[in-house]
Amino acid sequence: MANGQDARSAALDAEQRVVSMLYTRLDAAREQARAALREAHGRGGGLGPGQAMVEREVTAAEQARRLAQLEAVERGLCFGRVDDTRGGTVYVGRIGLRDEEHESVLIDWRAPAARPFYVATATDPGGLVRRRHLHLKERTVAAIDDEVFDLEGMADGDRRTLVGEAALLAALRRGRTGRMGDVVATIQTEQDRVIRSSLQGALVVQGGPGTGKTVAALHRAAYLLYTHRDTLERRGVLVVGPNPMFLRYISQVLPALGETQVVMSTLGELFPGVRAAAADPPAVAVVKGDPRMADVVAAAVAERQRVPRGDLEIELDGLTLSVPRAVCVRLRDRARAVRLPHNMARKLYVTEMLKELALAEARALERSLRIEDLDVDDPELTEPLDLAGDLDEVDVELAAARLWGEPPVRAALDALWPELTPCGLVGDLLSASDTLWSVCPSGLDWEVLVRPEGSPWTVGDVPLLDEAAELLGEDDSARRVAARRAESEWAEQELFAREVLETTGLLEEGVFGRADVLAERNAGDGQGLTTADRAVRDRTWAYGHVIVDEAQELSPMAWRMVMRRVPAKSLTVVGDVAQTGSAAGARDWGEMLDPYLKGRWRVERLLVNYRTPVEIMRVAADVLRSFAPGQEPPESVREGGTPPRAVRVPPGALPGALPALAAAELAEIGEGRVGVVTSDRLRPQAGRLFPDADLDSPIAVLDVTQAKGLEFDAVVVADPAGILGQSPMGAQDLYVALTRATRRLTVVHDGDLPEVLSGLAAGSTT
Ligand SMILES: Nc1ncnc2c1ncn2[C@@H]1O[C@H](COP(=O)(O)OP(=O)(O)OP(=O)(O)O)[C@@H](O)[C@H]1O
Repeated sequence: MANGQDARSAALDAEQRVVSMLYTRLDAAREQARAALREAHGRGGGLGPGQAMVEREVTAAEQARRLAQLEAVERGLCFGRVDDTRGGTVYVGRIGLRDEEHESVLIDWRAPAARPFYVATATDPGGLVRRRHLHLKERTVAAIDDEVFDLEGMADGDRRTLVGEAALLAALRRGRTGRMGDVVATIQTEQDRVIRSSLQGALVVQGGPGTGKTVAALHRAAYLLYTHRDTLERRGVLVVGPNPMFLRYISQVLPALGETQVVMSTLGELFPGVRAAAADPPAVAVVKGDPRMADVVAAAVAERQRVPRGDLEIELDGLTLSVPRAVCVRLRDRARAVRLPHNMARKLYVTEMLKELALAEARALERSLRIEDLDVDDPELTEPLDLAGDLDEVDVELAAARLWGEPPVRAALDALWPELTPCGLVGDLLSASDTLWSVCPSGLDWEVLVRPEGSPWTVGDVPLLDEAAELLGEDDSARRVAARRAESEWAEQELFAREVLETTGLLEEGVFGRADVLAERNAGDGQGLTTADRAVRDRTWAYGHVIVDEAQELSPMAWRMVMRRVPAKSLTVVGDVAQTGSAAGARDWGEMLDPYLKGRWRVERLLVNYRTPVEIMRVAADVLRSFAPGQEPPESVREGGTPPRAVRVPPGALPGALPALAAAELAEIGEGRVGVVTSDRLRPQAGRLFPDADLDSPIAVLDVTQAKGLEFDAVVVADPAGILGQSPMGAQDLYVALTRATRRLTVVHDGDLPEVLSGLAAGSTT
């Protein structure tokens, strides 16, 4: 016994020496970055003033980023060690570090050399003899946890793919903080497959609640940025989440992994300039999300390319300029036939129409100058006038330009082919029942769409705006001129950035990718914007990779919008079709993805639930089977010990009973968070009872949509009957609500408990 303890403390001491050395290296690297930053800021002339500034900015930006990365990895710098059969030892950590001799002393968790740490299993140790987890408290090694890959000695349990089970369970038992944390130290083999899957093509990560889909997807973002920094720094990575609360919940994971340049957005914010948060009622969401809405928006655009009922007649300075209707039809059809976006085709249409009007003006003038009215003797002048025929090309152009300045002409052409904005077009369409009626195909329930003019944007409107923007186009000629100018400065910038990288040694270290990336970041659009900054502002930005979380909620129209953001179709689609809450969302991945990917997507399934204990999952499983018979929930990795319970309150006593129930739960869990998840109808009243409830407060109050993807130590589900009845996807909503708990679940109801929850421990009443 004493020997065992001695050996253990000797091992702890030995690891402490290594860890202390690693922190010394980290401090040295930070100091180096700080010195380089100071130097970059202080660097002056020598080169031309412009060049000096570029050099300073490139170096300063890189060093600032390097420093931020080094600061972010303080907690748990090193968390693992592997020993292989050939006597080699590797330490795995949040970042790679080298000693003074430039020898690697810590391997970045994303590097190929770190992979055995995550994938070795008892049945397939991959050349390892041991994996060790190091638990640090600040800079001190508090504990170590070993797995020896000795086939004879290891139990051949059911979950043989789980690695570092003791370390994992310790991580899972920790109280929740209201924010998701990183799990680099305990990534599981099945998650590792997701994280390191190829950048190319589309990967669907399907898994039940709590299987680590979100956390794996975020680590994948960090891994892809590390492995393909060249491509992805330049094009950017976009993470799409279901709502702002969810984005806040996950906001700390990537910075903790040293990545701050990923763009995070909800669907409602994907269209620059619009921040939609409200959801449509289910019936409206279904119609807005229907793929036929793309044709509806196209028809609404076409409907604005009009021809007059008869000939076009414009009164100008006492003359009537007349263009035959047939000519108007021909010009409209010609402008349509070029297949340019509406606002660009308008230029062509207006130019052609102005020429017709110039001729019409000449004809009108001709008619007004009848020869017999003129008092002339010259026989030549008795020839019939042909003013229109006499105009040459230049005359016509000059006349056209003059006419464009005439308000009646402009008004007439604006009425026939107006310049349109996406917001104008969609806003008008949804408030005009006659237009909707005329542009919607039969079978699409257009009547539910009609709403008062000026209504606020909903999340379901955003894909329609994006569709409209695509069809309308914008006049980007000024931008193109600027781009050409920037291009000529580009080569110079890149060459210079390369020189800077070489002299600072950053290129050799391979930490910061290519010089062209730096040059681009430095050049930006003259405002020093990063890739992420520019991507957010530009609707047409083509990202290098897009991760969609809670992807089951996206409608077909939302997928059209997302797919436009990633022309290379390099995607990670994360979700669970059993948790779909939106009536317009996915029942099946193929149905949503095949229109774009034509079956070319791969699936990884996550089957182990790291969040919800067995006892709670048993109750949730009954709900799952009620809407998806035959489907089994993921297997819970641990038992919670506290049976979930139902609490019945007298009719009308909800939500008044919630504060006391939530407070009692908070007292039970000690450190951690309580989530009160209510039906939609109860949410406003419940919100008033907990005025300061937020993600960061001990008790948060949410409806099911807001709770999606989140988790709490204890969850109080209020009004299960209301949740079941609130939408056609009510059962899915209840399943989501029940699976938010990591330790304790209370369901509070004021009528009969829904049949589907009969597995709950017969609860107390209050
Ligand atoms: N390998 C791991 N090590 C430690 N904790 C983990 C691991 N994998 C998952 N977890 C934890 O399990 C919980 C659930 O993970 P996550 O939210 O990613 O699941 P999910 O599949 O996205 O769930 P949902 O479908 O309900 O949104 C989180 O607290 C996460 O940190």
